[in-house]
Amino acid sequence: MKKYYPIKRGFLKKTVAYVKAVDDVSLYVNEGETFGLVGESGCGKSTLGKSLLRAIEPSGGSIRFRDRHDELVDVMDLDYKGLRDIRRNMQMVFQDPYSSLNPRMTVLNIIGEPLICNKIARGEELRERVKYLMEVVGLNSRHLERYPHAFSGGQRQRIGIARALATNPKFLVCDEAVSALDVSIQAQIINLFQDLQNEFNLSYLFISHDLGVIQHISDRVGVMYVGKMVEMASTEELFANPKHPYTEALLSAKPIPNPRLKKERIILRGEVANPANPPSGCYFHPRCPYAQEICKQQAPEFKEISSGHHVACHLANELELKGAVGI
Ligand SMILES: Nc1ncnc2c1ncn2[C@@H]1O[C@H](COP(=O)(O)OP(=O)(O)OP(=O)(O)O)[C@@H](O)[C@H]1O
Repeated sequence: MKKYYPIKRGFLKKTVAYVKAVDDVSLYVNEGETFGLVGESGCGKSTLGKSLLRAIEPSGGSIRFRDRHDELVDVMDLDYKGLRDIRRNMQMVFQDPYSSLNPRMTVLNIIGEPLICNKIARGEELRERVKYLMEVVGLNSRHLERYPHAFSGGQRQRIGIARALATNPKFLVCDEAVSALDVSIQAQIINLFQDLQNEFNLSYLFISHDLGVIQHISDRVGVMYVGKMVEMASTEELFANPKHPYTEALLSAKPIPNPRLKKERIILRGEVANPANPPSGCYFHPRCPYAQEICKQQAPEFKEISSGHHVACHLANELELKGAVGI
């Protein structure tokens, strides 16, 4: 997958450069699995999530999706109608439960909208389906004529989840879906995601900058840096045995529940690289505490170093990195 945003300048809006927001990233999500995508702000997580659903048009790559008839669909090949059909299978849950719900629509219309648009239900059938969805996500179905402002942040996120579930999808992209919520509410919504996954055999691409959330919910994790995937492994392996210095630095910044366990935080030098003008070689080298000459000159390959564990670092086999403390 690639997504390059053009940078346009001048009166004629000429393209002068590209922001390589997602640059040659590959991943798969198994049925019933949660793939956690983590990385600092601006590294391309949202762009990747939206590109997978073709909510924004990728610049290149391929997307293969096994639909409910067990057929492998090439999503990049679909026309407008094909895309509308496949979107019933693939939905998105957004970050902000305040701005993503139309304040002038009732819950019935918000949750029912995908059913109306896809001509799946209307009238009494629609009402019944919305009531069912409200109960599935833990809302009182008698409140279906209420407006979003009558609900708390956590309840609004439940409305957003019910809307995403309306067309009975197989795959959800959850983009910072719990980040705007208080910690206690976050835990409830994460539990809801897990219950729904078990009940409906859902697959998630779960995007978050919060490693605690990612560790809790994911089966496998991908770490992105400046539009590239730099490490990918099972959750257990990634947290216990990171192989990329960037992952190590992220893990060192993760709060630990036990205050008696001491840990050293790795403070990275400088800022995240600019994806419109990235450094030479490994994009992480100007901030990497272990960087060598080769890192400045050559981009590392994204290689499998043990079963299911991929990393893009020249020094992956040499460094003894620290995993998360207290896991
Ligand atoms: N529409 C756009 N036009 C130009 N550049 C964009 C556009 N959307 C995003 N970008 C740039 O693409 C890069 C990746 O952004 P993206 O939002 O995907 O990152 P992210 O990891 O999801 O960050 P965040 O968590 O802050 O949303 C950033 O440098 C961003 O400025």
